[in-house]
Amino acid sequence: MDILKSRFLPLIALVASVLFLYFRTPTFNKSIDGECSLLTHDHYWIVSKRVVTPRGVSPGAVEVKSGHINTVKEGEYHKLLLQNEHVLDYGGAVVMPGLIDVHAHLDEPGREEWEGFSTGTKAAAAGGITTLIDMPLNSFPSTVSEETLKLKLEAAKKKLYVDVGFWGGLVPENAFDPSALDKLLKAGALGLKSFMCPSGINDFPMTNSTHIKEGLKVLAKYKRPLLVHAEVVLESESHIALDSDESDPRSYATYLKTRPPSWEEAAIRELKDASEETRVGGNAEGAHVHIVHLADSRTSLDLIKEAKHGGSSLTVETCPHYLAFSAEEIPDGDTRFKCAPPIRDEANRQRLWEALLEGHIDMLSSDHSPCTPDLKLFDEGDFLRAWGGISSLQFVLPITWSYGKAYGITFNQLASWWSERPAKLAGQTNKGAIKREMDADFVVWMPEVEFELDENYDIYHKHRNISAYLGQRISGKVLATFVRGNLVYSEGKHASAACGAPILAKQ
Ligand SMILES: NC(=O)N[C@H]1NC(=O)NC1=O
Ligand SMILES: [Zn+2]
Ligand SMILES: [Zn+2]
Repeated sequence: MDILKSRFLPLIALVASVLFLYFRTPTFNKSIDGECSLLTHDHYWIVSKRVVTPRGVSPGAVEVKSGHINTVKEGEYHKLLLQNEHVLDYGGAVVMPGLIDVHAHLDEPGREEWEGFSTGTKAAAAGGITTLIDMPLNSFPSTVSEETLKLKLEAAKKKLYVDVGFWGGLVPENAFDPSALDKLLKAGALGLKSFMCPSGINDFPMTNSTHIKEGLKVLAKYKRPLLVHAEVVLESESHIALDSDESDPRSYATYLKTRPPSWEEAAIRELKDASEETRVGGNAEGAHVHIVHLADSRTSLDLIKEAKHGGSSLTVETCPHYLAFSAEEIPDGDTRFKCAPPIRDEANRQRLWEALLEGHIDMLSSDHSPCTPDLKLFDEGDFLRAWGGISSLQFVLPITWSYGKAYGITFNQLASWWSERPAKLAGQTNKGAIKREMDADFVVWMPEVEFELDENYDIYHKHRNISAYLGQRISGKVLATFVRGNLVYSEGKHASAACGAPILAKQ
């Protein structure tokens, strides 16, 4: 018996290790072929003349195996490829890391008539976004506790066409309750978000500096960021604006006056101080504060530069609508353009581009914040009462490209603003670049192809007529989107099942 055992031992070990390797290999794609992916295999090569890696843009071949990037080969890829392997040859199209949108409102559960996990993530997939991080407000209830995060996860089940993470909310109710915040963060919220002015949603009340400082203490322990809507209501200034002669609510100039840049400036000053106060003990950088949708490119931006220069852990995003539009051109009564902070003048728009190119603005996000068409009050065109929020999720890549071309932007800059830095903010170390061992998340697109966002264009947002981009002629057509190796969108078609994953922060 002992002899038998020793003789067969190597064979038994071999069989055991083959079985172990087989079952250890993720079977995600294999078991659900044809549903999660428009491909039928999970080991293949993507080749193109323009592959965007951290080293630059070059012809290349990317080997995808079981949802990950296995190899990246640069150079004349046709010579590198072996015969009989699955090859997706995208010719001259650009292969870039999938976009990561750190700021989207998907509004489910509770306001699925505004948007939803299914419609929102279908639009994301069609736009080359492979991960998005959902905001804690506009859904009902807001994501402000472990329980409400669980409701989000429940509502998202089987509806995600791309990967989706969640920000939790910092509100007065939980700000002084570190154990509640602990639970929310332990349950997987990637960070917290708060408002320094009314949010437009009653169940998501604003926070003051004291709340923010309390939140930052807890977040610092987890090394996760606080995202802040940085506008503080300076009562005196809003009254001056509304009492003035120019108070036609259909005029964008009226709205602009009600939310001056000084509101952003005051908020950013408070945030700078709050983040500096957290730089104590061994925590030289302090808690991470991320300013969402910066619109003012003057004093607010100078304050941000100052804080960064002083070593604060501060990052900032702006959105395509601040880079594409200027206040002067917004037609009277066209409330599709209403957002907060408001879109400012043309000189401001140009300075935002410069700040982005110079690295003072770190990244871009959509702030896709849709509503039902009735809330846009199209009949009245009242900028003061209409819902503030721009609907843009599906278009952010072509919009950034179309308006950025004039500034000479590169594909690597796009990848850094839309993938690399957002991945870092959201703590997703396995996403954001085309590199070995990263998740196989890609967008394949043709920058040169022009198209019009007209009535024939397939828009997957829940409501098409509220988007400020309708009617624009833009360039940059998304051909295909891959999420962890699954081809989830290809030339007008989505995979038949929604196999995106919820992303929860790791402990
Ligand atoms: N509640 C909400 O989504 N508000 C957003 N809309 C917008 O334009 N800015 C915001 O913060
Ligand atoms: Zn906001
Ligand atoms: Zn928002």
